Amino acid sequence: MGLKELSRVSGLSACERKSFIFLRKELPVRLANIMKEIHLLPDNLLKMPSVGIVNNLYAASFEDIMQFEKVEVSETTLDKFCQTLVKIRNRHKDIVQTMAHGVLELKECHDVDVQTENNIQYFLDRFLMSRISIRMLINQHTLLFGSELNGHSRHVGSIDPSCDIISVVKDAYEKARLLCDQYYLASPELLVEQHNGKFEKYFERCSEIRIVYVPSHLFHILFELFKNSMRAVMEHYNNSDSDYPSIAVIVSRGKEDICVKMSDRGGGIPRSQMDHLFKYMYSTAPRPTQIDAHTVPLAGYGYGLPVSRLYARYFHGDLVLQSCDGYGTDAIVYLKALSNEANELLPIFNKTSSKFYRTAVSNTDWSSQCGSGMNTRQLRMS
Ligand SMILES: O=S(=O)(c1ccc(O)cc1O)N1Cc2ccccc2C1
Repeated sequence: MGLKELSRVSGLSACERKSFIFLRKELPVRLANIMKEIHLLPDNLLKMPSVGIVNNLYAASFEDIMQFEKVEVSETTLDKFCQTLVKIRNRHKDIVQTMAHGVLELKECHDVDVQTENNIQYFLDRFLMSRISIRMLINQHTLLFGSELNGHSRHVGSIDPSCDIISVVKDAYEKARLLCDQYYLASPELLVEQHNGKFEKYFERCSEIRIVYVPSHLFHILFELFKNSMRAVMEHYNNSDSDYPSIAVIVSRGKEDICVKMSDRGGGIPRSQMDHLFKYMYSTAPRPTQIDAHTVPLAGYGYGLPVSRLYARYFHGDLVLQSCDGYGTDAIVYLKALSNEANELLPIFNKTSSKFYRTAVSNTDWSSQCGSGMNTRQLRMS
């Protein structure tokens, strides 16, 4: 599906029956695809208790939906279907933490080789993207036809047909600033600019940049980025009396892309560390046993950046980080400017994906950084 179809009032969103017919087939397909992929995981991970729990949750949800496979469509069926979707959504609400716990269990009882780490990275990107897509379809149906309200009359389910990017930027900033003020007793200011591309000269006052998008997805991404930037700035300028450099956000619209660039002067990180920021294995640090006054509120399980990138990629956008070590970091969120290009990006379970789990990594044919002995860099050979 794409944002254009999902947000069109005349499409699926206008007819509960059509949506039911589509979902009772599509949801089992998406659940089954990822269950097949779970069974391709390295045995060490597959045997972890938490991974077993996740697998059973998916199997239960698959069974729940399959009960509607051949039933006649009636008011009662449609009501029961909505209730089942809500039950499934609640059943899966802690799946990310459960999977992260499975990775932790693996790290605690096995050495993890490069191939296993690559397989986990590949799997979690696909597993979590699949989960985003399933929750999107469930939310659309329950918001449009269930007893839930989305609180915004002109929204189509979770989609805002005219999402004002800058208002989401300001909302995410204020929420992150609250956490920052609580912990650091201060926070960086926000500078926001917008550039409407060639349209600028046609409008006296630069009109807001608006797109068809899911505000909660954009909020999730920007909230994560603001937390990172605020933590970086406050820790880089940790002497309490200095005024902190503002976080600058530029929103621009081009022919194809809407860009939201967030720039901080938090000291940045070395290029060698940059890749780790999106790695699930690297970010799975034991969660503090208890959240207390000394727990940094801006740090989570560490899946914040990889999951935010999945949200950006879900409708064919992206999230890219560029850091200048010693100075600061730019985070750029790319969104599709045209809703007919904002189609779901979904993992496909096929020979290619199965082969990925079986293909051994091989030595690279480039010199390594240390410049001697066995090359430490590994590339996956087809
Ligand atoms: O790696 S970063 O450059 C960085 C990463 C992502 C981002 O969105 C913003 C950032 O600024 N940065 C995160 C962080 C946290 C504590 C102390 C120092 C730093 C430096």
